[in-house]
Amino acid sequence: MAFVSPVSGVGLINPEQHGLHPKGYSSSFHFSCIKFGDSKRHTKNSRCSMVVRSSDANPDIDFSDPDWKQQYQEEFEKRFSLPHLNDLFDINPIQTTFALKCRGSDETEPGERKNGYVNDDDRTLLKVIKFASPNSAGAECIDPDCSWVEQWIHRAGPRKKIYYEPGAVKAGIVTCGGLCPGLNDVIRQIVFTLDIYGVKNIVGIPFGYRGFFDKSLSEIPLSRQVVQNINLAGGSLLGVSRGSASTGEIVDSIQARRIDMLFILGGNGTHAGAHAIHEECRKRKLKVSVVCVPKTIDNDILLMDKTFGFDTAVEEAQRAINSAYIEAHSAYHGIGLVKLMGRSSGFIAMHASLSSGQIDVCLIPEVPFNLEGPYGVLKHLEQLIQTKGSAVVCVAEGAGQNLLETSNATDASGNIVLGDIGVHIQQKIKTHFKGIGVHADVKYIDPTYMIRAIRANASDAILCTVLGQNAVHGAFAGFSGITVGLCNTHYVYLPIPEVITSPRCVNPNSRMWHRCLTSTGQPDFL
Ligand SMILES: Nc1ncnc2c1ncn2[C@@H]1O[C@H](COP(=O)(O)OP(=O)(O)O)[C@@H](O)[C@H]1O
Ligand SMILES: O=P(O)(O)OC[C@H]1O[C@](O)(COP(=O)(O)O)[C@@H](O)[C@@H]1O
Ligand SMILES: [Mg+2]
Repeated sequence: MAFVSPVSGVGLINPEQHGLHPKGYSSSFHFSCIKFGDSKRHTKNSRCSMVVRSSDANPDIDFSDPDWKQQYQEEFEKRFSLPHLNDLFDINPIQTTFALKCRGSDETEPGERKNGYVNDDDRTLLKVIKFASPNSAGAECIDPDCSWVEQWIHRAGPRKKIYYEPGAVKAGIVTCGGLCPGLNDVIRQIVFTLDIYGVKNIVGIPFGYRGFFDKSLSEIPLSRQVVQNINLAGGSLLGVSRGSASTGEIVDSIQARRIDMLFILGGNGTHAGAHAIHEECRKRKLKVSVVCVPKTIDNDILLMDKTFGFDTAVEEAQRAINSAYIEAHSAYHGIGLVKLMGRSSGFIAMHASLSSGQIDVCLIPEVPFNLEGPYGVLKHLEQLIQTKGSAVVCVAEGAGQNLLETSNATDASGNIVLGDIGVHIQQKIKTHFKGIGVHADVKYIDPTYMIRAIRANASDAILCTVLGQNAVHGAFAGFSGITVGLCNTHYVYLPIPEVITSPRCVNPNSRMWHRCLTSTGQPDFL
Protein backbone atom coordinates (compact mmCIF):
# COMPACT_ATOMS: atom_id res chain seq x y z
CA MET A 1 0.00 0.00 0.00
CA ALA A 2 1.39 3.40 -0.94
CA PHE A 3 1.15 5.97 1.81
CA VAL A 4 2.14 9.52 1.15
CA SER A 5 5.09 10.63 3.24
CA PRO A 6 4.84 13.60 5.60
CA VAL A 7 4.73 16.94 3.85
CA SER A 8 8.18 18.42 3.48
CA GLY A 9 7.63 21.24 1.03
CA VAL A 10 6.85 24.80 1.81
CA GLY A 11 4.31 27.14 0.35
CA LEU A 12 0.64 27.16 -0.23
CA ILE A 13 0.61 23.56 -1.19
CA ASN A 14 -1.95 21.95 -3.43
CA PRO A 15 -3.94 19.55 -1.22
CA GLU A 16 -4.16 17.07 -4.06
CA GLN A 17 -0.39 16.61 -3.81
CA HIS A 18 -0.84 15.13 -0.38
CA GLY A 19 -3.12 12.24 -0.87
CA LEU A 20 -4.03 11.57 2.73
CA HIS A 21 -4.80 15.07 3.71
CA PRO A 22 -8.30 15.51 5.11
CA LYS A 23 -10.34 17.86 2.98
CA GLY A 24 -13.13 20.27 3.65
CA TYR A 25 -12.70 19.92 7.36
CA SER A 26 -15.23 21.83 9.35
CA SER A 27 -14.80 21.72 13.08
CA SER A 28 -17.64 23.37 14.86
CA PHE A 29 -18.24 20.30 16.97
CA HIS A 30 -18.06 20.39 20.73
CA PHE A 31 -16.93 17.27 22.47
CA SER A 32 -14.46 16.48 25.17
CA CYS A 33 -11.87 14.15 23.73
CA ILE A 34 -8.51 14.70 25.40
CA LYS A 35 -6.44 11.60 25.89
CA PHE A 36 -4.12 12.01 28.84
CA GLY A 37 -0.54 10.89 28.49
CA ASP A 38 -0.20 9.71 32.06
CA SER A 39 -2.62 6.96 31.22
CA LYS A 40 -1.77 4.73 28.28
CA ARG A 41 -0.91 6.49 25.05
CA HIS A 42 -1.94 5.72 21.49
CA THR A 43 -4.23 2.76 21.61
CA LYS A 44 -3.92 2.04 17.91
CA ASN A 45 -7.05 -0.06 17.57
CA SER A 46 -9.47 1.81 19.80
CA ARG A 47 -12.22 3.69 17.97
CA CYS A 48 -12.45 7.35 17.10
CA SER A 49 -12.58 9.65 14.07
CA MET A 50 -11.04 10.63 10.71
CA VAL A 51 -12.38 12.00 7.49
CA VAL A 52 -12.43 12.90 3.67
CA ARG A 53 -15.57 12.59 1.57
CA SER A 54 -15.86 9.09 0.21
CA SER A 55 -15.90 10.40 -3.33
CA ASP A 56 -12.45 11.79 -2.55
CA ALA A 57 -11.22 8.57 -0.89
CA ASN A 58 -7.54 8.28 -1.59
CA PRO A 59 -6.73 6.11 -4.58
CA ASP A 60 -3.27 5.41 -3.13
CA ILE A 61 -4.71 3.44 -0.24
CA ASP A 62 -5.55 -0.19 -0.78
CA PHE A 63 -8.64 -0.53 1.37
CA SER A 64 -8.74 -4.28 0.84
CA ASP A 65 -5.55 -4.53 2.90
CA PRO A 66 -6.73 -5.51 6.41
CA ASP A 67 -3.97 -3.37 7.92
CA TRP A 68 -4.81 -0.15 6.06
CA LYS A 69 -6.25 1.57 9.09
CA GLN A 70 -3.31 0.81 11.33
CA GLN A 71 -0.90 1.97 8.65
CA TYR A 72 -2.94 5.10 8.14
CA GLN A 73 -2.79 5.87 11.83
CA GLU A 74 0.95 5.28 11.98
CA GLU A 75 1.40 7.57 9.02
CA PHE A 76 -0.86 10.14 10.65
CA GLU A 77 1.14 10.01 13.86
CA LYS A 78 4.32 10.65 11.90
CA ARG A 79 2.78 13.52 9.99
CA PHE A 80 1.57 15.23 13.15
CA SER A 81 4.70 14.59 15.23
CA LEU A 82 6.23 17.89 16.27
CA PRO A 83 9.71 18.89 15.13
CA HIS A 84 11.94 19.24 18.21
CA LEU A 85 15.35 20.76 18.89
CA ASN A 86 16.55 17.37 20.05
CA ASP A 87 15.96 15.96 16.56
CA LEU A 88 19.19 17.80 15.81
CA PHE A 89 20.88 18.53 19.11
CA ASP A 90 21.42 16.65 22.30
CA ILE A 91 20.09 19.11 24.84
CA ASN A 92 19.52 18.11 28.43
CA PRO A 93 16.29 19.73 29.52
CA ILE A 94 16.12 21.54 32.84
CA GLN A 95 13.34 21.90 35.39
CA THR A 96 10.92 24.56 34.21
CA THR A 97 11.02 28.04 35.66
CA PHE A 98 7.34 28.51 34.86
CA ALA A 99 5.03 28.09 37.81
CA LEU A 100 1.70 29.40 38.90
CA LYS A 101 2.09 31.82 41.79
CA CYS A 102 1.49 30.17 45.10
CA ARG A 103 1.87 31.01 48.79
CA GLY A 104 2.37 28.39 51.44
CA SER A 105 4.87 25.98 52.86
CA ASP A 106 5.42 23.60 49.91
CA GLU A 107 7.49 26.01 47.78
CA THR A 108 10.06 23.39 46.81
CA GLU A 109 7.99 21.52 44.24
CA PRO A 110 6.02 24.19 42.42
CA GLY A 111 5.18 21.95 39.50
CA GLU A 112 3.88 19.04 41.49
CA ARG A 113 2.06 21.28 43.88
CA LYS A 114 -0.15 22.85 41.24
CA ASN A 115 -0.09 19.94 38.88
CA GLY A 116 -0.34 22.53 36.14
CA TYR A 117 1.83 20.85 33.53
CA VAL A 118 0.95 19.08 30.35
CA ASN A 119 2.50 15.69 29.71
CA ASP A 120 4.37 15.35 26.42
CA ASP A 121 2.24 12.33 25.65
CA ASP A 122 -1.09 14.07 26.18
CA ARG A 123 -3.15 14.03 23.01
CA THR A 124 -6.44 15.43 21.79
CA LEU A 125 -8.69 14.07 19.06
CA LEU A 126 -8.60 15.92 15.75
CA LYS A 127 -11.99 14.66 14.58
CA VAL A 128 -14.94 13.87 16.78
CA ILE A 129 -17.83 12.88 14.56
CA LYS A 130 -18.36 9.30 13.48
CA PHE A 131 -20.25 9.51 10.21
CA ALA A 132 -22.42 6.46 9.64
CA SER A 133 -22.55 7.08 5.93
CA PRO A 134 -20.62 9.03 3.33
CA ASN A 135 -23.98 10.62 2.53
CA SER A 136 -24.36 12.17 5.98
CA ALA A 137 -24.31 15.96 5.72
CA GLY A 138 -20.74 17.19 5.83
CA ALA A 139 -19.34 13.67 5.94
CA GLU A 140 -15.60 13.48 5.50
CA CYS A 141 -14.30 9.96 5.09
CA ILE A 142 -10.98 8.27 4.54
CA ASP A 143 -12.37 5.15 2.97
CA PRO A 144 -15.55 4.43 0.99
CA ASP A 145 -17.25 2.99 4.10
CA CYS A 146 -16.47 6.10 6.10
CA SER A 147 -14.74 4.06 8.80
CA TRP A 148 -13.92 5.54 12.15
CA VAL A 149 -10.18 6.14 12.43
CA GLU A 150 -8.61 7.74 15.48
CA GLN A 151 -6.39 10.73 14.89
CA TRP A 152 -4.57 12.11 17.90
CA ILE A 153 -2.76 15.42 17.92
CA HIS A 154 -0.48 17.03 20.49
CA ARG A 155 -1.91 18.92 23.43
CA ALA A 156 -0.52 22.41 24.03
CA GLY A 157 0.65 23.79 27.36
CA PRO A 158 3.56 24.15 29.79
CA ARG A 159 5.91 21.21 30.27
CA LYS A 160 7.85 20.32 33.43
CA LYS A 161 11.12 20.28 31.52
CA ILE A 162 12.35 23.11 29.33
CA TYR A 163 15.08 23.31 26.70
CA TYR A 164 16.25 26.87 27.22
CA GLU A 165 17.88 28.71 30.10
CA PRO A 166 15.43 31.66 30.29
CA GLY A 167 18.03 34.19 31.44
CA ALA A 168 20.05 33.55 28.27
CA VAL A 169 17.15 33.68 25.84
CA LYS A 170 16.53 36.42 23.30
CA ALA A 171 12.98 36.21 21.97
CA GLY A 172 11.62 37.96 18.89
CA ILE A 173 8.02 38.63 17.87
CA VAL A 174 6.86 39.54 14.37
CA THR A 175 3.39 40.18 12.90
CA CYS A 176 2.95 39.61 9.15
CA GLY A 177 0.26 39.88 6.46
CA GLY A 178 -2.85 42.03 6.92
CA LEU A 179 -4.24 43.36 10.18
CA CYS A 180 -6.51 41.28 12.35
CA PRO A 181 -8.25 42.09 15.65
CA GLY A 182 -6.27 40.62 18.55
CA LEU A 183 -2.70 40.97 17.30
CA ASN A 184 -1.82 43.18 20.25
CA ASP A 185 -3.46 40.77 22.69
CA VAL A 186 -1.25 37.95 21.42
CA ILE A 187 1.92 40.08 21.51
CA ARG A 188 1.06 41.09 25.07
CA GLN A 189 0.53 37.54 26.29
CA ILE A 190 3.71 36.30 24.64
CA VAL A 191 5.66 39.01 26.48
CA PHE A 192 3.90 38.31 29.80
CA THR A 193 4.51 34.58 29.56
CA LEU A 194 8.16 34.98 28.54
CA ASP A 195 8.54 37.30 31.50
CA ILE A 196 7.11 34.69 33.85
CA TYR A 197 9.63 32.14 32.58
CA GLY A 198 12.36 34.70 33.30
CA VAL A 199 13.15 35.97 29.78
CA LYS A 200 14.25 39.60 29.85
CA ASN A 201 15.53 40.10 26.33
CA ILE A 202 12.40 40.42 24.19
CA VAL A 203 12.21 42.37 20.93
CA GLY A 204 9.61 43.13 18.31
CA ILE A 205 10.59 42.96 14.64
CA PRO A 206 8.87 45.92 12.92
CA PHE A 207 6.59 45.61 9.87
CA GLY A 208 6.50 41.87 9.36
CA TYR A 209 9.28 39.99 7.60
CA ARG A 210 10.45 43.32 6.15
CA GLY A 211 11.83 44.22 9.59
CA PHE A 212 14.44 41.48 9.23
CA PHE A 213 16.18 42.93 6.23
CA ASP A 214 15.20 46.60 5.88
CA LYS A 215 18.20 48.31 7.44
CA SER A 216 16.19 51.46 8.17
CA LEU A 217 14.00 49.55 10.66
CA SER A 218 15.22 48.83 14.18
CA GLU A 219 13.95 46.21 16.59
CA ILE A 220 11.53 47.33 19.27
CA PRO A 221 12.44 46.43 22.86
CA LEU A 222 9.45 44.82 24.58
CA SER A 223 8.68 44.41 28.24
CA ARG A 224 5.69 43.90 30.49
CA GLN A 225 5.50 47.67 30.86
CA VAL A 226 5.62 48.39 27.13
CA VAL A 227 2.82 45.96 26.27
CA GLN A 228 0.65 46.49 29.35
CA ASN A 229 -2.17 48.36 27.60
CA ILE A 230 -1.66 47.55 23.93
CA ASN A 231 -4.68 45.25 23.86
CA LEU A 232 -6.91 48.29 24.29
CA ALA A 233 -6.28 49.25 20.66
CA GLY A 234 -6.61 47.42 17.34
CA GLY A 235 -3.79 47.02 14.82
CA SER A 236 -0.33 45.77 15.72
CA LEU A 237 2.13 47.56 17.97
CA LEU A 238 4.85 46.18 15.71
CA GLY A 239 3.26 47.02 12.36
CA VAL A 240 2.58 44.55 9.56
CA SER A 241 3.57 44.11 5.92
CA ARG A 242 3.17 41.89 2.92
CA GLY A 243 5.80 40.64 0.53
CA SER A 244 9.56 40.69 0.13
CA ALA A 245 10.47 37.69 2.22
CA SER A 246 13.84 36.12 1.47
CA THR A 247 14.37 33.19 3.80
CA GLY A 248 18.16 33.35 3.61
CA GLU A 249 18.25 37.02 4.53
CA ILE A 250 15.76 36.53 7.35
CA VAL A 251 17.79 33.71 8.87
CA ASP A 252 21.01 35.74 8.47
CA SER A 253 19.26 38.43 10.45
CA ILE A 254 18.03 35.96 13.11
CA GLN A 255 21.61 34.74 13.46
CA ALA A 256 23.07 38.23 13.64
CA ARG A 257 20.51 39.31 16.23
CA ARG A 258 21.12 36.08 18.20
CA ILE A 259 17.43 35.32 18.44
CA ASP A 260 16.68 31.97 20.14
CA MET A 261 12.90 31.99 19.96
CA LEU A 262 10.89 33.55 17.18
CA PHE A 263 7.15 34.01 17.52
CA ILE A 264 5.53 34.62 14.15
CA LEU A 265 1.93 35.83 13.88
CA GLY A 266 0.38 35.49 10.46
CA GLY A 267 -1.78 33.61 8.01
CA ASN A 268 -1.13 31.00 5.32
CA GLY A 269 1.63 32.96 3.60
CA THR A 270 3.34 33.82 6.86
CA HIS A 271 3.22 30.17 7.95
CA ALA A 272 4.82 29.10 4.67
CA GLY A 273 7.56 31.65 5.34
CA ALA A 274 7.91 30.48 8.96
CA HIS A 275 8.31 26.88 7.85
CA ALA A 276 11.03 27.92 5.42
CA ILE A 277 12.77 29.83 8.24
CA HIS A 278 12.52 26.80 10.53
CA GLU A 279 14.01 24.53 7.84
CA GLU A 280 16.82 26.99 7.10
CA CYS A 281 17.65 27.24 10.82
CA ARG A 282 17.86 23.45 10.93
CA LYS A 283 20.07 23.40 7.87
CA ARG A 284 22.40 25.88 9.53
CA LYS A 285 22.20 23.94 12.81
CA LEU A 286 20.89 26.94 14.75
CA LYS A 287 19.19 26.30 18.05
CA VAL A 288 16.15 28.44 17.26
CA SER A 289 12.51 27.70 18.05
CA VAL A 290 10.12 29.03 15.42
CA VAL A 291 6.55 29.07 16.73
CA CYS A 292 3.57 30.51 14.86
CA VAL A 293 0.27 31.89 16.03
CA PRO A 294 -2.30 31.72 13.21
CA LYS A 295 -3.66 35.16 12.39
CA THR A 296 -6.37 35.46 9.82
CA ILE A 297 -9.58 37.35 9.96
CA ASP A 298 -10.78 35.09 7.12
CA ASN A 299 -10.58 32.01 9.40
CA ASP A 300 -8.96 30.11 6.56
CA ILE A 301 -6.38 27.99 8.38
CA LEU A 302 -6.98 24.24 8.20
CA LEU A 303 -7.96 22.05 11.12
CA MET A 304 -8.81 24.82 13.57
CA ASP A 305 -12.17 25.61 15.14
CA LYS A 306 -11.49 29.27 14.51
CA THR A 307 -8.63 31.73 14.36
CA PHE A 308 -8.42 34.84 16.52
CA GLY A 309 -10.07 37.98 15.15
CA PHE A 310 -12.72 36.02 13.30
CA ASP A 311 -15.30 36.27 16.07
CA THR A 312 -14.72 40.02 16.34
CA ALA A 313 -15.03 40.38 12.57
CA VAL A 314 -18.36 38.58 12.57
CA GLU A 315 -19.65 40.73 15.41
CA GLU A 316 -18.56 43.96 13.70
CA ALA A 317 -19.88 42.80 10.33
CA GLN A 318 -23.32 42.59 11.88
CA ARG A 319 -23.27 46.32 12.48
CA ALA A 320 -22.80 46.91 8.76
CA ILE A 321 -25.50 44.37 7.96
CA ASN A 322 -27.84 45.99 10.41
CA SER A 323 -27.27 49.39 8.78
CA ALA A 324 -27.86 47.88 5.35
CA TYR A 325 -31.06 46.32 6.63
CA ILE A 326 -32.33 49.58 8.14
CA GLU A 327 -31.48 51.47 4.93
CA ALA A 328 -33.15 48.84 2.75
CA HIS A 329 -36.15 48.48 5.01
CA SER A 330 -36.72 52.22 5.27
CA ALA A 331 -36.48 52.86 1.54
CA TYR A 332 -39.13 52.21 -1.09
CA HIS A 333 -37.89 49.02 -2.78
CA GLY A 334 -34.64 49.19 -0.86
CA ILE A 335 -31.81 46.74 -1.53
CA GLY A 336 -28.91 46.67 0.92
CA LEU A 337 -25.61 45.16 -0.17
CA VAL A 338 -22.70 44.46 2.18
CA LYS A 339 -19.28 43.22 1.09
CA LEU A 340 -17.22 41.42 3.72
CA MET A 341 -13.68 40.08 3.70
CA GLY A 342 -12.88 36.53 2.72
CA ARG A 343 -10.41 36.10 -0.08
CA SER A 344 -10.98 32.41 -0.66
CA SER A 345 -13.24 31.49 2.24
CA GLY A 346 -16.71 32.73 3.03
CA PHE A 347 -16.67 32.14 6.78
CA ILE A 348 -17.16 35.79 7.77
CA ALA A 349 -20.04 36.24 5.31
CA MET A 350 -21.68 32.96 6.32
CA HIS A 351 -21.39 33.55 10.07
CA ALA A 352 -22.38 37.22 9.87
CA SER A 353 -25.42 36.26 7.78
CA LEU A 354 -26.36 33.61 10.30
CA SER A 355 -25.86 35.79 13.33
CA SER A 356 -27.63 38.88 12.00
CA GLY A 357 -30.69 37.05 10.73
CA GLN A 358 -31.21 39.98 8.35
CA ILE A 359 -29.69 38.57 5.19
CA ASP A 360 -31.77 37.31 2.26
CA VAL A 361 -28.88 36.30 0.04
CA CYS A 362 -25.41 35.22 1.15
CA LEU A 363 -22.79 34.74 -1.58
CA ILE A 364 -19.46 33.07 -0.83
CA PRO A 365 -16.44 32.02 -2.93
CA GLU A 366 -17.04 28.31 -2.37
CA VAL A 367 -20.52 28.31 -3.89
CA PRO A 368 -20.90 29.33 -7.56
CA PHE A 369 -23.84 31.47 -8.58
CA ASN A 370 -25.34 33.29 -11.55
CA LEU A 371 -26.50 36.85 -11.37
CA GLU A 372 -28.52 36.75 -14.59
CA GLY A 373 -31.05 34.25 -15.89
CA PRO A 374 -34.26 32.72 -14.50
CA TYR A 375 -32.47 31.23 -11.47
CA GLY A 376 -30.00 34.05 -10.94
CA VAL A 377 -29.61 36.37 -7.96
CA LEU A 378 -31.24 39.31 -9.79
CA LYS A 379 -34.45 37.39 -10.49
CA HIS A 380 -34.57 36.37 -6.83
CA LEU A 381 -34.14 39.99 -5.75
CA GLU A 382 -37.00 40.92 -8.05
CA GLN A 383 -39.19 38.42 -6.24
CA LEU A 384 -38.06 39.64 -2.82
CA ILE A 385 -38.91 43.23 -3.76
CA GLN A 386 -42.33 42.08 -4.94
CA THR A 387 -43.06 40.00 -1.84
CA LYS A 388 -41.15 41.69 1.00
CA GLY A 389 -40.57 45.16 -0.40
CA SER A 390 -36.85 45.08 0.43
CA ALA A 391 -33.83 42.77 0.46
CA VAL A 392 -30.34 42.51 1.94
CA VAL A 393 -27.41 40.78 0.24
CA CYS A 394 -24.12 39.83 1.88
CA VAL A 395 -21.21 38.98 -0.41
CA ALA A 396 -17.72 37.78 0.46
CA GLU A 397 -14.97 39.58 -1.46
CA GLY A 398 -13.75 36.39 -3.13
CA ALA A 399 -17.21 35.34 -4.34
CA GLY A 400 -18.20 35.31 -8.02
CA GLN A 401 -14.75 36.18 -9.33
CA ASN A 402 -15.63 34.23 -12.49
CA LEU A 403 -18.17 36.95 -13.26
CA LEU A 404 -15.51 39.66 -13.32
CA GLU A 405 -12.70 40.61 -15.64
CA THR A 406 -9.54 39.00 -14.28
CA SER A 407 -6.20 40.77 -14.36
CA ASN A 408 -3.77 38.10 -13.05
CA ALA A 409 -2.29 40.85 -10.88
CA THR A 410 -0.90 39.84 -7.50
CA ASP A 411 -0.06 41.74 -4.35
CA ALA A 412 3.45 41.90 -2.86
CA SER A 413 2.93 38.50 -1.19
CA GLY A 414 1.73 36.82 -4.36
CA ASN A 415 -1.96 36.85 -3.44
CA ILE A 416 -4.24 37.39 -6.44
CA VAL A 417 -5.73 40.88 -6.52
CA LEU A 418 -9.47 40.32 -6.59
CA GLY A 419 -12.01 42.15 -8.72
CA ASP A 420 -14.56 44.16 -6.72
CA ILE A 421 -17.58 41.89 -6.64
CA GLY A 422 -19.46 44.33 -4.41
CA VAL A 423 -19.30 47.19 -6.92
CA HIS A 424 -20.09 44.75 -9.74
CA ILE A 425 -23.23 43.42 -8.06
CA GLN A 426 -24.34 46.92 -7.12
CA GLN A 427 -24.12 48.00 -10.77
CA LYS A 428 -25.84 44.84 -11.99
CA ILE A 429 -28.74 45.33 -9.59
CA LYS A 430 -29.20 48.94 -10.67
CA THR A 431 -29.06 48.08 -14.37
CA HIS A 432 -31.39 45.10 -13.93
CA PHE A 433 -34.14 47.00 -12.11
CA LYS A 434 -33.84 49.94 -14.49
CA GLY A 435 -34.14 47.47 -17.36
CA ILE A 436 -37.38 45.95 -16.07
CA GLY A 437 -38.77 49.37 -15.15
CA VAL A 438 -39.02 48.67 -11.43
CA HIS A 439 -37.75 51.21 -8.92
CA ALA A 440 -34.92 49.96 -6.70
CA ASP A 441 -32.97 51.97 -4.16
CA VAL A 442 -29.57 50.26 -3.80
CA LYS A 443 -27.34 51.04 -0.80
CA TYR A 444 -23.86 49.50 -0.91
CA ILE A 445 -21.71 49.23 2.22
CA ASP A 446 -18.05 48.10 2.18
CA PRO A 447 -16.96 47.98 5.84
CA THR A 448 -13.98 45.68 5.25
CA TYR A 449 -11.08 47.76 6.65
CA MET A 450 -13.23 49.16 9.46
CA ILE A 451 -13.84 45.61 10.60
CA ARG A 452 -10.20 44.57 10.42
CA ALA A 453 -8.80 47.49 12.38
CA ILE A 454 -10.83 47.20 15.56
CA ARG A 455 -9.72 45.66 18.87
CA ALA A 456 -10.60 42.10 19.79
CA ASN A 457 -13.91 41.32 21.44
CA ALA A 458 -14.10 39.35 24.68
CA SER A 459 -14.14 35.91 23.13
CA ASP A 460 -11.21 36.68 20.81
CA ALA A 461 -9.28 38.28 23.67
CA ILE A 462 -9.46 34.97 25.54
CA LEU A 463 -8.42 33.02 22.46
CA CYS A 464 -5.47 35.38 21.90
CA THR A 465 -4.43 35.04 25.52
CA VAL A 466 -4.37 31.26 25.45
CA LEU A 467 -2.67 31.06 22.05
CA GLY A 468 0.00 33.56 23.08
CA GLN A 469 0.74 31.66 26.28
CA ASN A 470 0.85 28.33 24.49
CA ALA A 471 3.22 29.65 21.86
CA VAL A 472 5.74 30.44 24.60
CA HIS A 473 5.21 27.07 26.31
CA GLY A 474 5.82 25.39 22.94
CA ALA A 475 9.12 27.18 22.41
CA PHE A 476 10.34 26.36 25.94
CA ALA A 477 9.31 22.73 25.40
CA GLY A 478 11.87 22.69 22.57
CA PHE A 479 9.49 22.53 19.62
CA SER A 480 10.14 24.41 16.40
CA GLY A 481 8.26 24.64 13.12
CA ILE A 482 4.95 24.41 14.92
CA THR A 483 1.80 26.46 15.22
CA VAL A 484 -0.77 26.72 17.99
CA GLY A 485 -4.48 26.27 17.55
CA LEU A 486 -7.87 25.39 18.90
CA CYS A 487 -9.19 22.00 17.77
CA ASN A 488 -12.52 20.71 19.01
CA THR A 489 -12.38 23.17 21.90
CA HIS A 490 -8.92 22.01 23.01
CA TYR A 491 -5.61 23.82 22.52
CA VAL A 492 -3.04 21.98 20.44
CA TYR A 493 0.31 22.15 18.69
CA LEU A 494 0.45 21.26 15.00
CA PRO A 495 3.35 20.96 12.55
CA ILE A 496 3.14 23.97 10.21
CA PRO A 497 2.82 22.11 6.87
CA GLU A 498 -0.35 20.36 8.03
CA VAL A 499 -2.30 23.60 8.35
CA ILE A 500 -1.28 25.28 5.10
CA THR A 501 -1.77 22.66 2.42
CA SER A 502 -4.62 24.87 1.22
CA PRO A 503 -6.80 27.62 2.64
CA ARG A 504 -9.59 26.25 4.76
CA CYS A 505 -12.91 26.72 2.98
CA VAL A 506 -16.60 26.54 3.81
CA ASN A 507 -17.80 23.07 2.88
CA PRO A 508 -20.99 23.61 0.82
CA ASN A 509 -22.08 20.19 2.02
CA SER A 510 -21.66 21.12 5.69
CA ARG A 511 -24.49 21.58 8.12
CA MET A 512 -23.33 25.16 8.75
CA TRP A 513 -23.81 26.20 5.13
CA HIS A 514 -27.14 24.37 5.07
CA ARG A 515 -28.14 26.27 8.21
CA CYS A 516 -27.19 29.52 6.51
CA LEU A 517 -29.38 28.62 3.52
CA THR A 518 -32.23 27.76 5.89
CA SER A 519 -31.81 31.10 7.62
CA THR A 520 -31.69 33.25 4.46
CA GLY A 521 -34.24 31.18 2.59
CA GLN A 522 -32.23 31.60 -0.60
CA PRO A 523 -32.36 29.03 -3.40
CA ASP A 524 -29.27 28.01 -5.34
CA PHE A 525 -28.55 30.47 -8.10
CA LEU A 526 -27.59 28.11 -10.93
N1 LIG B 1 4.97 30.66 0.04
C1 LIG B 1 5.61 31.53 0.79
N2 LIG B 1 6.86 31.26 1.24
C2 LIG B 1 7.53 32.14 2.02
N3 LIG B 1 7.02 33.32 2.44
C3 LIG B 1 5.78 33.63 2.04
C4 LIG B 1 5.01 32.76 1.20
N4 LIG B 1 3.81 33.35 0.98
C5 LIG B 1 3.84 34.53 1.64
N5 LIG B 1 5.01 34.70 2.27
C6 LIG B 1 5.39 35.87 3.07
O1 LIG B 1 4.60 35.91 4.24
C7 LIG B 1 4.22 37.24 4.55
C8 LIG B 1 2.73 37.34 4.72
O2 LIG B 1 2.04 36.75 3.63
P1 LIG B 1 0.58 37.22 3.19
O3 LIG B 1 0.06 36.25 2.21
O4 LIG B 1 0.62 38.64 2.79
O5 LIG B 1 -0.26 37.21 4.53
P2 LIG B 1 -0.81 36.01 5.42
O6 LIG B 1 0.31 35.41 6.14
O7 LIG B 1 -1.78 36.68 6.31
O8 LIG B 1 -1.45 35.05 4.47
C9 LIG B 1 4.75 38.11 3.43
O9 LIG B 1 5.89 38.81 3.88
C10 LIG B 1 5.07 37.15 2.33
O10 LIG B 1 6.16 37.57 1.53
O1 LIG C 1 -5.69 45.14 1.48
P1 LIG C 1 -4.83 44.11 2.12
O2 LIG C 1 -4.10 44.61 3.29
O3 LIG C 1 -3.94 43.43 1.14
O4 LIG C 1 -5.77 43.02 2.72
C1 LIG C 1 -6.86 42.45 2.08
C2 LIG C 1 -6.97 41.01 2.50
O5 LIG C 1 -6.81 40.84 3.88
C3 LIG C 1 -7.67 39.81 4.35
O6 LIG C 1 -8.62 40.37 5.20
C4 LIG C 1 -6.91 38.82 5.16
O7 LIG C 1 -5.80 38.41 4.48
P2 LIG C 1 -4.53 37.87 5.28
O8 LIG C 1 -5.01 36.73 6.13
O9 LIG C 1 -3.60 37.44 4.20
O10 LIG C 1 -4.01 38.97 6.12
C5 LIG C 1 -8.34 39.27 3.09
O11 LIG C 1 -9.65 38.88 3.33
C6 LIG C 1 -8.26 40.43 2.18
O12 LIG C 1 -8.32 40.06 0.84
MG1 LIG D 1 -3.00 35.02 3.33
